[in-house]
Amino acid sequence: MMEPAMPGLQRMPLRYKFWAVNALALLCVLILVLVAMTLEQRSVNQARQEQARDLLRIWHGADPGELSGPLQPLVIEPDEQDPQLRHLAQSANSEPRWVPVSGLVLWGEEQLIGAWTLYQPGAQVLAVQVRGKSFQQIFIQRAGLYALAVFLLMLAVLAGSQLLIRFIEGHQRQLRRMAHYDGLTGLPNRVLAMNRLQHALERIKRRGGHLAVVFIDLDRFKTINDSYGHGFGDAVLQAVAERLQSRCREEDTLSRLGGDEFLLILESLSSPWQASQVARDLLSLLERPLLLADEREVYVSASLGIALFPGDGLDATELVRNADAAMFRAKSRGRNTYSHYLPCLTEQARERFELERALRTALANGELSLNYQPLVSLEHGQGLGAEVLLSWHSPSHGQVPPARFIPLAEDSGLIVPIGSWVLNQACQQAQQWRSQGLELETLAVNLSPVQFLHQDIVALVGAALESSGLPAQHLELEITEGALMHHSAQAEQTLKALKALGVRVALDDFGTGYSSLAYLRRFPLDKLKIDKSFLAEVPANQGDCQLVHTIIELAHNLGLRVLAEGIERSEQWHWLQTQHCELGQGFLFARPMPAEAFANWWAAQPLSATPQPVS
Ligand SMILES: Nc1nc2c(ncn2[C@@H]2O[C@@H]3COP(=O)(O)O[C@H]4[C@@H](O)[C@H](n5cnc6c(=O)[nH]c(N)nc65)O[C@@H]4COP(=O)(O)O[C@H]3[C@H]2O)c(=O)[nH]1
Repeated sequence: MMEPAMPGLQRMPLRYKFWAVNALALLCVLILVLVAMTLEQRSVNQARQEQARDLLRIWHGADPGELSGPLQPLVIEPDEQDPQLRHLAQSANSEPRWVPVSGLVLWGEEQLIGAWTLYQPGAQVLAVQVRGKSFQQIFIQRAGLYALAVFLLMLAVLAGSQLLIRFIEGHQRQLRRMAHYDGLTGLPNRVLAMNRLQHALERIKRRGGHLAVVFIDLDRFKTINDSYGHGFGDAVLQAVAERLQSRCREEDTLSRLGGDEFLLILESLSSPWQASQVARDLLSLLERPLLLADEREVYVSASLGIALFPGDGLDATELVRNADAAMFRAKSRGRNTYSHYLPCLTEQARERFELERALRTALANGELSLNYQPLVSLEHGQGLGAEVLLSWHSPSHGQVPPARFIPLAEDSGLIVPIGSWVLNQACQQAQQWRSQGLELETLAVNLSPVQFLHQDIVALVGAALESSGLPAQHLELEITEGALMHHSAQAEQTLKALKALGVRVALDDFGTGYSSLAYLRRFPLDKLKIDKSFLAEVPANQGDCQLVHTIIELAHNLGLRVLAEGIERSEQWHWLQTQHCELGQGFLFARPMPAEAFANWWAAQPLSATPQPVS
């Protein structure tokens, strides 16, 4: 970094700088006046000398030749013999002054500048005295003008320095603001928030009471940013800040820590449970759509983490860190909820951070691969297609299950590039198999709600089909209820556009979410996948049997095909056959496997199979 040129000057308070600048300006003005006076004095004196020479030239009728340099007076003694000279001398008295000679009188501006003459036979003027103007004379003559000039110059300097000071002070205020407030939302930034939290903690330590730190993180915000651009993301953040602020009391501090992270400091809580109430209020505030300046409506949700004082941390840094860990717990519990800090979360937060860091480079490092799990006809156990399942083998974390890394990828926005890669890779693979005679009826690819809602999924699917050459009717997209839940109108449009491409759509994990019948009726779906948790105790558990039976019947009534997930035992398969469930998937038939193994499995399957459990 460059050293400041004059560190002493930079540290000087502004008012001293002001006086220093003005004193310097005054000095400059004085020097300017002095220089002007000297120059004027010189030029006036020079003009006098010139006049005198001209005079001599006239009197002599010729060039006075030898007269060079400043002209000197010739002193006439009072006892001069010549009557005229004596008269001149007498007129002058003892005081030397200008005396007119033969009617020749020279006048300066206000003062007589005539000549001493030496009257000699022939009455010739021999010498002329030309006195220069003194400094004082010049000053007296021009005092008014100089005073006006000094006044005007000083006025200009004063006005200038005032303007400069205002500009600098404005700049300093802006810098102070920038150092403490977030430019986008106008909320206090991390520095000011930490500062206020420290002071609040000191107050609480002195007076007692409770304080809560609420860490707020928008769900899947990065995807909004990546999909719609940063301008849109900024507008969403501003609208969120405004919405959250509307719930805050004067003594609370809502701040933006950066990105999509906000921190709310709740002081003077009557009880620690009040923080949970505030968290619930904030979540319900965000349920209503945000109206952006351009009239667009956006839906967002947030995950909130709460850390309390006393109890969850000793100082500001620890409290914020623990509230952050609690927020991640809320995320892992399905987002759009809040969670309190638990001591075990600190370690989990560290692990999650490490995992996310590793995931960032996983795609580029070739650590991701695809497995294919057969989808079979339950009528005779014949393979009809495959579900594509992502697999991550990390050098540092080993085999990481999708249930662990997919939510991380969704939160960090990494699901967008990863999901695109999966789709393209899977379509290429399916088309390659088709060209080798391995004709899958269905290739099912999972779509994250993040991709479904925020990425231009229609264009992505279209491009993947086109570049691979896979006929659209062989591609099935698996979406979960979560994708349809919040933004139904948008989801309906996307689904219709996908269907127009010719692909099929399956509703995954049915029964684990809202299981809304309205979705089944409203959206153009082709298939329903019953979650494996419902099959686990079938056929032993009557209640589960009843439930699965109802789902199958309902789906059939709505014209949907049904696939049962997680079939591990023959009795499950046989029971499902009695229910006329046409499709299945599970370890009983085959586990997910790499492409090559899948091709072998497909080639080896008998035309009609009675499956054996696989190891
Ligand atoms: N216990 C048991 N499990 C069985 C059986 N048969 C299949 N499974 C497992 O059930 C999951 C089926 O996938 P899913 O419900 O779509 O659930 C998937 C899906 O939601 C998600 N996922 C996997 N790959 C992708 C992907 O490429 N994109 C997205 N967005 N999500 C993916 O991760 C979830 C878990 O994937 P996996 O761990 O591979 O787990 C797979 C599969 O290995 C069985 O008989 N018994």
